Amino acid sequence: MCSVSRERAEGGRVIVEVDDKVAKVRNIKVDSSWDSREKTVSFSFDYCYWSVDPEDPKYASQEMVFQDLGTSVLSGAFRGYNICLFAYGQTGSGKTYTMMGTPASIGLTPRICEVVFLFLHLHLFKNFLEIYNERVRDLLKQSDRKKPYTLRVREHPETGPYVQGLTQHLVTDYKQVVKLLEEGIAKRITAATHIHNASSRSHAIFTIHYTQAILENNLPSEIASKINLVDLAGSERADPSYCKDRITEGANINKSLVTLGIVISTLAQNSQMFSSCQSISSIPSEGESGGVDGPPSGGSGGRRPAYIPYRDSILTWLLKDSLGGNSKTIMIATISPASSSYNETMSTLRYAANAKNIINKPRVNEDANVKLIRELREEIDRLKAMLMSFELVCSNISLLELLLVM
Ligand SMILES: Nc1ncnc2c1ncn2[C@@H]1O[C@H](COP(=O)(O)OP(=O)(O)OP(=O)(O)O)[C@@H](O)[C@H]1O
Repeated sequence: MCSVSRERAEGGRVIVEVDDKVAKVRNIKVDSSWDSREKTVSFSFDYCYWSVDPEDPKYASQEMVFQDLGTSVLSGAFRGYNICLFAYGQTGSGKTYTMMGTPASIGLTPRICEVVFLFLHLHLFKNFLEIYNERVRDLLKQSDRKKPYTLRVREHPETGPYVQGLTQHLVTDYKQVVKLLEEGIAKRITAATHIHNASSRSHAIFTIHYTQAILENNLPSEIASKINLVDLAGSERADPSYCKDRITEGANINKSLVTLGIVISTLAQNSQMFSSCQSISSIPSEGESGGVDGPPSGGSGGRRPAYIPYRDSILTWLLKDSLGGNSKTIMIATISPASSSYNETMSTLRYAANAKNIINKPRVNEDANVKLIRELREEIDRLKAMLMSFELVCSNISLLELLLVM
């Protein structure tokens, strides 16, 4: 939750309250109504943070957020899972502050990188990209000034969507990571909006590819994981006060965010349907819904899982695995506590509440050969056990025959 100084300056009121894991939003428009039942709406989450006023004893510091979320990203990655952490919310509500931080108050991304380096010295690749107006740019490469957004998204049959030609940077210490991060952040598209004068107008995805050498059953092996750290553009609609370009930009930013909303609610709907059926075997993704392209069919009636339109936007296409596949995913919803942001706050919290219902299927990305050897060893153990019980039965039969002969 962002600082409230701007709203105070505008004479706004604080309408959000955080009570442990519950965020309560008061609709002051119905305050004077005779019916008080719908004044406050509560949303419960795994964690809720109050960081409006640093003087407040409840103030959640960057360190606190890292201890909860950053460490769970790291423990998942160390165990070989793909992890995605993304920040969603209206402009100026604290997405970049949470994900990147400031020099005085370091955010999640540099903190996560720092710990990764405490445990690891080699095999760390990073890339940093920006999606702006539904086009992709490499934030770590000096691109053609006239045509910087030329990268294309492709899909590998096994590893999924990727950006063709995106530079991968091998980094060997934390200082290099910070340098790359700063370089990328400086290149990101920003503009002054009516709310925030250094507003990020693009979606930024910072990826760490991480490989660990391990010894499993006395066999040298590798587990690989990918950490996607995503700072989305502000979720608000295009405002007539923006210039023409800004309206186009707003529409494109929203195309990704609207699609993200559809993807999240469809995944949540499918997950609920599958969990109620107790048979989560295959949630359809692109091309897996029986070849039917079209609007979500919903969970009602035919009980067929709905089609998930990942490819309708670059953002959802790239985050396909993170959103509904092989990834542990954390969504951070940032909101403003001010009354002037009531509609955006409610929309963000509803979005997050929906995302909470998604059930992903993460799996450890282990070395295929080691996996095969492990499975063969298990098979040998199973056959040995079968043979032993068979031999036991045979020896009992021969003993019985011997007794009968005697
Ligand atoms: N919890 C916080 N504590 C102190 N300052 C904060 C906090 N959250 C946000 N801010 C400050 O508020 C301003 C806006 O925050 P930030 O840039 O993170 O917003 P944003 O959600 O990324 O906006 P946009 O979508 O427009 O890029 C920044 O100056 C940031 O440092």
